[in-house]
Amino acid sequence: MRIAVPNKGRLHEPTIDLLERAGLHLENGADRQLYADTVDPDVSVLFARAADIPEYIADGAADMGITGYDQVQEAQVEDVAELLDLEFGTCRLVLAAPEDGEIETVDDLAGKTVATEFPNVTREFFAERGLEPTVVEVSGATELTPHVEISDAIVDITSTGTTLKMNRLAVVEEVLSSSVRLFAREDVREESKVEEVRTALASVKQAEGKRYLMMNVPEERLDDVRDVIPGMGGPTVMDIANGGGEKVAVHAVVNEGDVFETITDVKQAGASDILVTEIERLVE
Ligand SMILES: Nc1ncnc2c1ncn2[C@@H]1O[C@H](COP(=O)(O)OP(=O)(O)OP(=O)(O)O)[C@@H](O)[C@H]1O
Ligand SMILES: O=P(O)(O)OC[C@H]1O[C@H](OP(=O)(O)OP(=O)(O)O)[C@H](O)[C@@H]1O
Ligand SMILES: [Mg+2]
Repeated sequence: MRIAVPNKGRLHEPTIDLLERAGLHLENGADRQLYADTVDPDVSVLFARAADIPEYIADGAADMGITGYDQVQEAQVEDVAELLDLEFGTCRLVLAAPEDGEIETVDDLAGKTVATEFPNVTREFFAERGLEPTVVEVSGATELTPHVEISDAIVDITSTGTTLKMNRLAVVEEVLSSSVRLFAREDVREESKVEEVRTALASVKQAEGKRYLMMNVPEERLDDVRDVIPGMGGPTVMDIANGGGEKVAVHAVVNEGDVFETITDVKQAGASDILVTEIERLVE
């Protein structure tokens, strides 16, 4: 089973980091190499441009891939299924035009020119409105094109909005919203290795923003402590070896944002020896 992952750019690091945290440690993958092995002999990695990954999955050069949803839409590949939203690389593809120009609505682009790195998505977007502006494909610095009379508007990625603002462009309408996701070819999506990879990545996402709390509680205060612990399916209660029977250990998974309050509450309810740890993975 081969997973295609971005070889450079903003998606590279977070993708590798996610694979590592999921337990798919990379091996023999020196910088700029095309392939890497992982600790799992049945899983290897192919490094590719984010934009090429959908095609590689469809063609069989890889079986799974991690890339932006926008890239999969643009590639117009069939038989590529989305398995999991990895929730980074979050951005929007928007139609934008000069702030003080005459383009204010989508309809204003009838008979005009739109520059973009996403010609297929752009044509589809306008076709749905019954419009067919001229679409000029560029390979970067799209935001400049309205100012050099190459285009009347652009369809481009925005996240913070800084680049649009710097180029005095305003959003006319959102075309699609994107994030990085795990994809697989339809004919392999049911395979156990694919499901294993999906589960491993999902477990990392599950653990994000969660903390593991451990504490000792006098048995007679257990109900009071239980009452103040928020979270997943209630705490786990264990006898403490040689604890004399009067204290039990309580473990619970708690949202990071609730940790501070929970510690105060469980202490008040009689808990002691409270430990807070990070969680690497959480398989539900
Ligand atoms: N500003 C951004 N904020 C969040 N996500 C982004 C942003 N720009 C791009 N992305 C996401 O990253 C994907 C890859 O972007 P792109 O192909 O531009 O690569 P890059 O990381 O910028 O590297 P390069 O352009 O040098 O190849 C996009 O398809 C999109 O899903
Ligand atoms: O809303 P913002 O936070 O300003 O982000 C938007 C910019 O980010 C991307 O460019 P990138 O930095 O990847 O440069 P590139 O054009 O070389 O790919 C995208 O093409 C926009 O230009
Ligand atoms: Mg880029």
